[in-house]
Amino acid sequence: MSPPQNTNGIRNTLSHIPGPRISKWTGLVLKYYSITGRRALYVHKLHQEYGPVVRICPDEVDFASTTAAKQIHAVSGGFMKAALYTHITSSKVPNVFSTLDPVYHSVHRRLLSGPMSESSLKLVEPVVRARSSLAIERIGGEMKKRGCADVLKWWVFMATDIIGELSFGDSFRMLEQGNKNQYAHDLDKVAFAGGLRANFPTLINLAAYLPIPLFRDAAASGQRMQVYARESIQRYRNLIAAEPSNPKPTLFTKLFKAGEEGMSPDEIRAEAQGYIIAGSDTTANTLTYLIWAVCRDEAIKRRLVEELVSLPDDFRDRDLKNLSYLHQVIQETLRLYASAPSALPREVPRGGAELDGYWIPGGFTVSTQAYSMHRDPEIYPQPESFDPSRWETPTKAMKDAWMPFGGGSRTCLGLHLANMELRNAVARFFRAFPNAKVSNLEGMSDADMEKVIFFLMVPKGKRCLIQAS
Ligand code: HEM
Repeated sequence: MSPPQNTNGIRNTLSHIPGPRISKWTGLVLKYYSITGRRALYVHKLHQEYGPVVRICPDEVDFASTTAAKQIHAVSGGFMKAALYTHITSSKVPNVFSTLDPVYHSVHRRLLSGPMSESSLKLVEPVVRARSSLAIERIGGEMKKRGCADVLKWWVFMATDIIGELSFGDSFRMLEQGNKNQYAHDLDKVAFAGGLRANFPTLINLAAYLPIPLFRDAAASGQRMQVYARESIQRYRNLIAAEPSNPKPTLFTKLFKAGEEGMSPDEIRAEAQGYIIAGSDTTANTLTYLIWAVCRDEAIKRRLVEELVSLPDDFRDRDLKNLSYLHQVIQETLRLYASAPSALPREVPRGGAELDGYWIPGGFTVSTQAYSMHRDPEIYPQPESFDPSRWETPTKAMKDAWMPFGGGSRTCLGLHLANMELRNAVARFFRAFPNAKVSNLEGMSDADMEKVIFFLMVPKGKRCLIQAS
């Protein structure tokens, strides 16, 4: 894409912004890192070399500063999501995550956000409790049989079952089945397929006619995700039909109401697809990195386990909220292993904007990435070290720079649900397996946990083997 032109038809440029010379002329280098899952790492390196403001391609600047991030994500700042979002999901109908239109967004967000609020979610706590308990049971079973358990697999099953049950009244029963079916394989591909679609939207649309298996696979898994969403909606409609006067309440119940309050069937399907994707891998990958990081540090594990011992056997989420070290461990995981740590691109409003002292003309893209925001050594000393105790007395700068759930009007809609799942699963895991450690069975090593980042971050080996002791 060539840089936008100003009203006189004169080409605007970003040549006054620091950055590698090549980024003035082409975005190919950035694209290469994007499709190999290393864009966030590349951009972070550029920040280390050029400072908090970096031109990363001819029409995009990345900011790693709290002031710019606040301005870009301010609720009425006028910085809209960049066009790339329309390609990330395979659905043609926009959903609350992918839409660029502020009116469509606010209508959908208003309809969806009530049931996702912290107080409404108390109603769904039993589902989170039951599913996280079952996940621990299944992990224990696998540890006994195999000597270790793949916690990534079980967390994906757990998070998917939870979002399925909360959205459609019925879980996907992945924890019960316990093996990777086509759906689980498709979920595996979601992050990669989203990255391909965002970078090569035209090619993905032509995938059916192209002899490139990679593109065909991505297109096929995207289409199957739409089918899963449609089937899930249909299951819920069946539940309503079975008991019309008293349908099981779900996160989507309100949407089915006809008239102004509701959404069209296609819109509901698009939202369902968004929830399935946004609500599964994000939480599962965060949990996986948390278990792995804690198991690698005996002192951190001991301190967490000791705190968890104080819980009553029938503990509730409110008891977990009072555990300060558990909270610190989760905060630190979301800092170092944020599961959506890559750029959140936004378009500069038509009139242009000054950010961190640099004038950026309208139409250009500005991004922030949690990966870099969370690794500023001035704010988080020794940023690569996993140190939950840094959150004991966090500074204002730490809180301001921490953005694992994004910011402003587009901040994560599922953050309270995610936190509830994280608290419950972690507490149950370390109470059940206080001596858990990273396994070296089946060749498991740190290389498996190397970060691959498309839009979401996934462990390179797509597994994380943990043993009970
Ligand atoms: C640890 C887990 C999670 C993390 C780290 C995470 C992160 C994020 C981030 C960074 C964004 C902003 C994206 C952007 O601005 O481009 C976002 C948006 C969103 N997330 Fe999450 N998320 C998590 C869990 C969930 C869950 C469980 C759901 C449940 C359905 C969910 C639903 C959404 C939705 C619907 C949006 C779009 C909100 C909007 O644009 O108004 N997320 N999430």
